[in-house]
Parts: sequence; C-alpha cells; structure tokens
Amino acid sequence: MSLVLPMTLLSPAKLNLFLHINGRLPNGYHELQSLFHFLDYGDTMTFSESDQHLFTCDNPELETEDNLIIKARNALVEINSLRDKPQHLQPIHIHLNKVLPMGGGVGGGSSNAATTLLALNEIWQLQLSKPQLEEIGLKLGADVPIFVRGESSIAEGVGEHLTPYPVNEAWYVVLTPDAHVNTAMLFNSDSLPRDTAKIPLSEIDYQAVDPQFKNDFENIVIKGYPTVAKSLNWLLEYGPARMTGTGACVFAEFCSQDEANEIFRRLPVELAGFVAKGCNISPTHQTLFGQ
Ligand SMILES: C[C@@](CO)(OP(=O)(O)O)[C@H](O)COP(=O)(O)OP(=O)(O)OC[C@H]1O[C@@H](n2ccc(N)nc2=O)[C@H](O)[C@@H]1O
Ligand SMILES: Nc1ncnc2c1ncn2[C@@H]1O[C@H](COP(=O)(O)OP(=O)(O)O)[C@@H](O)[C@H]1O
Repeated sequence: MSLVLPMTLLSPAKLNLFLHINGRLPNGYHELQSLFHFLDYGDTMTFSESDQHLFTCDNPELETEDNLIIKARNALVEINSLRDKPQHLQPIHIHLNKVLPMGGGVGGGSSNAATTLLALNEIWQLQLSKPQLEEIGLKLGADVPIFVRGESSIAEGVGEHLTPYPVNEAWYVVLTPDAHVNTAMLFNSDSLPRDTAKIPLSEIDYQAVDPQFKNDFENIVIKGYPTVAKSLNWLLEYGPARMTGTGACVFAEFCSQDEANEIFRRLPVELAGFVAKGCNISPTHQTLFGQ
C-alpha cells in the first residue's frame, strides 16, 4: 500500500476493563488476566517527509532519546540495517501531540511506540508481519504488543499471550486524577492480592456490572492516592466504576454518548477527565488498514 504523507494517526488510549493478578512467578513477574479495550481518544502523531530523522512534541520535555517513539523508530532502522540488502529509508519527521496523561494507566507511551512501528513499517515498506512487530514491541514495554495487534483482547501469562475478545462498544467517562503511580512499586507491594482465581478463557463473559471483574491494584492505589479515591468515589455515584491498569485513571461505562456527556457535565471543577467511545479495533488500525 502506498501512503500519502504527511499522515496523521490517532494513537489511542486503552482501558483495562478488568485486571486480575493470578500469581507470582519465580522471576518476580506476575501472572495476570486482563481485558484490554481501546478508546477513540488519544494522542495524535503526524508522519511527514523530511531531510533527517526527527522527533518533535508539543511538550518539549518529551523530546528525549528515551522516548518510546525514538526507540521504536531506531529498532526498525536497526532491523533494516542488518538485512542482506538494506533499503534506503526516507527520513521521517514524527510529531507527537500529547493529550493522554502520562503514567495514568491508559497506555499512552506504549500506544505511541506501537503507532510508530505500524506506520513506519508501512511508510518504509519493510514488510514486517504483525507477530514480528509485536515481538519488537514487547522489548519496548509489556503493553506495546496489544497496541500493535489493535484488537480488544484478553491478555494472559505476564501479559504477552493475547486472545481477541470483542465487547459491546460502550461510552466511557474517564477521570484523570493528577497522580503518577509507580507500576514496579505496586507489583512489589505486600498488600497486592495475588491469588485471584484464573477464569478459563471459554468461561469469561465480561459484563461491566459483574463484581467478579475487578482491578486487583485498585484498593492499594486508593489507599495511597486520595485523588484517585476521590475520582473513583465520584464515578461510583453513577454506576459501576473501576481503575485502569495500575492507575491513576478511573472509568465508568454508559450505554449512550448522551448519558456519558450528561454525567460528565456534572463533574466538579476540581476533577478532570474526558468522554470517549470504546473500540474493538484500534483507531490507528482503522485509519492505516481501513479495518
Ligand atoms: C499492568 C499494566 C496493565 O496494562 O499496567 P499499566 O502500565 O497499564 O498501568 C501493564 O501491563 C504494565 O506494563 P508496563 O508499565 O509497561 O510495565 P513493565 O515496564 O513491563 O514492568 C514494570 C515492572 O512491573 C512488574 N511487572 C510487570 C508486568 C508483570 N506481568 N508482572 C510484573 O511483576 C515488574 O516488576 C516490572 O519490572
Ligand atoms: N511517547 C511517550 N509518551 C508518554 N510517555 C512516554 C513516552 N515515551 C516514554 N515515556 C515514559 O513512559 C512512562 C509511562 O508512560 P505511559 O505509557 O503514559 O504510562 P501508563 O502505561 O501508565 O499509561 C512516562 O512517565 C514516560 O517517562
């Protein structure tokens, strides 16, 4: 497929509709079961022709070499350079418009890395398969493969084993408390419940209102971060609400856009968030592959 540049893609947020910790492995990592779903809301990334590889961001603090966008681009440049007949790679300017809260459990950095891998693979015609891109992505972060896959899925193992699991595409009110939660610290916490029973895949029938689906990090985070507790308690007034990932963002599901907007309009000024629609196919894939 030949792409017209400049090209702008939405690099979406994800929600963990549930996140269960089933056990701890001898290497310290945790076995989990989690349902990942995409939102039609996120950062935007623009890819344009340039005379040198370039990465810019509306937030200059993110323009560093350890940005996952640069790491993803460099991984593809290296793979090409190791091929028998390396291709000439057109230098690309990648611009990121950062919208998603960082370290909020909505996966912005992982999403940006995956969007970079998917877009450059098409622009440079590298012909890397999705499984190959997922493998490259996994080295950048545990959640990159799910964004490369681009389908609502249940993650198992330590997060690497993905099974597509489409759900009803509802509307979400997502609140974004001003708190940066440390993922590694939470995984190491003595208070983390690690014994949620694994549900056989064939028996998972996800319903937002069903209390068997929960986030095992939620109780520790609300104890340690009052702003998260405040946002979650506000949402709980209107229906079942839950935290995503290791926090800090929390969400509640609604049947219609009108209902979600109506609740969001009541948000007190000291709380922040957004309204978005759930997507079984990532918006990046919808644009890039017409899915
Ligand atoms: C748990 C999730 C669910 O989406 O939380 P969020 O990051 O979205 O909040 C993610 O998979 C997180 O992914 P990510 O934040 O990339 O974590 P990583 O860098 O891979 O791991 C950070 C640390 O968490 C611990 N870790 C991570 C994954 C796992 N299955 N078991 C673990 O024990 C390890 O101590 C690891 O060093
Ligand atoms: N492109 C990027 N966007 C956001 N964060 C990034 C990016 N590249 C690297 N990071 C780093 O990754 C950390 C976690 O980012 P993020 O994916 O937004 O968190 P979470 O997985 O909790 O939603 C950030 O604090 C930042 O230091």
